This record gives sequence, C-alpha cells and structure tokens, in this order.
Amino acid sequence: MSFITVDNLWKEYGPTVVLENLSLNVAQGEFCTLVGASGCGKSTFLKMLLGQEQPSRGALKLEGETFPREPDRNRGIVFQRYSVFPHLSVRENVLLGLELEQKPLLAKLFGTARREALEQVDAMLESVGLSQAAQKWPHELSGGMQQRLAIAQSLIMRPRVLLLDEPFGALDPGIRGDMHDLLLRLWQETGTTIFMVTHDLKEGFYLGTRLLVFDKVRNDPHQPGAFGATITYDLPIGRTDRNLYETIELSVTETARKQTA
Ligand SMILES: Nc1ncnc2c1ncn2[C@@H]1O[C@H](COP(=O)(O)OP(=O)(O)OP(=O)(O)O)[C@@H](O)[C@H]1O
Repeated sequence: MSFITVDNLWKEYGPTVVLENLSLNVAQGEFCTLVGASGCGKSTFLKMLLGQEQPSRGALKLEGETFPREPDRNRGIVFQRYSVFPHLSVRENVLLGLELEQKPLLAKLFGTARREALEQVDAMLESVGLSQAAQKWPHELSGGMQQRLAIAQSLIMRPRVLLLDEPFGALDPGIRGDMHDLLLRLWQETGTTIFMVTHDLKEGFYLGTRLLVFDKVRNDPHQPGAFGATITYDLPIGRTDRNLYETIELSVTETARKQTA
C-alpha cells in the first residue's frame, strides 16, 4: 500500500487557485525534493501534509487514513528561518518536545523520566554534531548550527514524515555541503519519509530519490489566480539526463518570469 496518497488534490484561497489536481503515491522512506517557481504552492503543499492547512478538494492520506487535521508527532517540520526557542538552551530546546508530549500541561519532566529523556536528547545532539553546544543559547550559534538544532528538535519526536521548507536556503554554500551530508545520514539512520522544498535544482537532484516539479501549465495573464500549479514532472532520480534538467530549469524560470511580469 502507498504510504502517502495524494488524490486529485486542490487548494484554493477564495477565488485564487494555488494548487490543482495533484495526484501521487509516495512509499515509506522516500526522499522527495520539491522545486518550482516562487508562489507555485510548494509551501502550501507542505502545510497540507503538516495538517496546518486543509485541502479544498481531493484526498490526502497516510496509510489509507485521512491525515489528522492538526499537526501531530507523525510529522515534523523545519523552516528556512530558524524556528528554535530563543529563551531555551540548545539542550532545553530539544528536550521541550518530549516534555510537552509526556506532560502536556506542565511541560516539565522529573526524576527517571527526565533522565531518560535527557539521554535521548544528548544522543540526538551528538548525532547532529551539537554536543559541545548543549548549554549555549540559540543566539550564540551560527546559522548552520541553528538549523542542526531545528533538525534535532524535529527528529527527537521520531516523525514518520519530515517536512523541510528550504532548510538550507539561508546558509553559505560550504555549510550547505555539510548539512547535505548530515541530512542524508539522518535520513538513512531513521528511515523517515522526507519532503523537502528547495530553490536549488542541483540540490534537489543531489539529495532526493524523487524530484517533484511544481509548475503552472495554464496561465491567464488577465486573471493570474485562475489556474493553480500542478506536478509537471515526477522523476525518480538517477534516471534523468542533462536535457531534461535544462528543460525543467527553463520552464520554472519562464513561469517565474510570467508571475513577476
Ligand atoms: N493563507 C493564505 N491566504 C491566501 N493566499 C495564500 C495563503 N497562503 C499562501 N497563499 C498564496 O498561495 C500562493 C502559493 O504560496 P506558497 O508560499 O505555497 O508558494 P511557494 O511555491 O512555496 O513559494 P516560495 O517558493 O516563494 O516560498 C501564493 O500566491 C500565496 O500568496
């Protein structure tokens, strides 16, 4: 059975169609990278997978069941801008998710429960390379370290689906390379299913097992909101050639140009 099923999915905001007629089946453990012109609804699609937005039409299923309408521990998200809590140390930032899960009202663990949770937190910090920074505040960390922290915060909850919205967009190219290695290792270790938005087609090809291109096939210059984007390419990575790469880049650039015209 398909792990995630997207069936004829539409998203509209009032008269504006953002996404139209999306259909795909994703197996557990796939790493889908999403590319497309700005405004083509990639983040909106992630928000629907997270449960923060609801589809206007169509179905979104996890193992055959409709996705829960609220975000839950099945799904974790990391944004481009650091989404960590500034008033908590690195260690406390990662601990908080476990505390909220086990003690939703108090958000505090004591005794054995706290010791066990901290063991998990320290192992996670080790895994993302932040052991030395455990007692630091987020503002003392570099951008790359803050993104490592955001990833640790998500992964500590062992999400079955990890959603990444341009997580490396604000980082220097050198640091991005390190983050790619880290993400691929964590993905292999956890077996989580990943959806990652990127503006960098090369990054999409390098990281993913499958590339999804969001693009508009219909455009009415007089009514820009009349048509939404859909998935125009759904490619298993490794079987693509240079010409296809260039065709995708051209079509995405063309849509971006039309949208800003
Ligand atoms: N809550 C909302 N209400 C109305 N319109 C919205 C809402 N959220 C998103 N949109 C619109 O939906 C469209 C798609 O936005 P979205 O952020 O999903 O695109 P994107 O492909 O992720 O863009 P980018 O690459 O720039 O992040 C945009 O035109 C945006 O203005």
